[in-house]
Amino acid sequence: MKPCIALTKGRIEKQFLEFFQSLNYDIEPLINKGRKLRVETDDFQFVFAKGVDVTTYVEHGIADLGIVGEDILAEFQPDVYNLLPLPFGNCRMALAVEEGKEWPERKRCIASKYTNITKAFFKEKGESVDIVKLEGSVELAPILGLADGIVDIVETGNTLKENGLIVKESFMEFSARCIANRSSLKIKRDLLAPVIEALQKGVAVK
Ligand SMILES: Nc1ncnc2c1ncn2[C@@H]1O[C@H](COP(=O)(O)OP(=O)(O)OP(=O)(O)O)[C@@H](O)[C@H]1O
Ligand SMILES: O=P(O)(O)OC[C@H]1O[C@H](OP(=O)(O)OP(=O)(O)O)[C@H](O)[C@@H]1O
Repeated sequence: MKPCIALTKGRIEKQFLEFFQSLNYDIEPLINKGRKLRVETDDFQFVFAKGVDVTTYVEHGIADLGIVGEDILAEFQPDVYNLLPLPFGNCRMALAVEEGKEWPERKRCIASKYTNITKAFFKEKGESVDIVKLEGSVELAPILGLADGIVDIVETGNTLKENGLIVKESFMEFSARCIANRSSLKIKRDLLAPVIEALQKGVAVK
């Protein structure tokens, strides 16, 4: 039986495949997969899903391993084993506001995809805020007057800059992570050990 790896589609997928190739794994079937969501290589079964769904497949043991952003782990806190950091997907979580605009004294409204992280961040400050959940392009919310600020991922800062926003406070650092199903780690230890070791070695040389 081949180990099953759930891979976050999009940005993380691209970076993981480059990294995986650098470890001498064959990624040809994955690059040429077209619209297929399940692909077998000589050594693995891969499934492609959105980040939060990757954690669900790993939590349920459908996938033995998962490749996912740490932001997703922080937001949804799935019951998985957080095995190791990967050398890509580096970003931080930040509260951002419109440049030159005063931070209002009244109860503030914050837009985010990350409502749990936002809630915890303001709770720690002892501040009560209204939170509006958005699914993407969160930078629009202050510009259009939906919110006073946003809590979102920042990497280069270009998206904020190009939309007239600035970081008010950065508060968490993330990278992509390899996660594992807790029982797979025990039951399939021999099957998973080679790939886990290869990933660890790859991380060490980066
Ligand atoms: N600008 C960024 N820099 C570094 N890592 C990022 C950045 N944006 C997202 N990520 C990481 O990549 C993961 C997937 O993000 P991506 O934008 O590919 O998908 P998404 O946010 O689910 O959006 P979509 O709806 O387009 O799939 C995030 O969970 C995060 O860990
Ligand atoms: O600091 P930067 O390098 O500009 O990166 C930050 C942007 O990247 C992510 O968006 P993504 O591209 O995933 O699109 P989304 O807004 O639809 O999630 C994030 O939500 C920011 O918008």
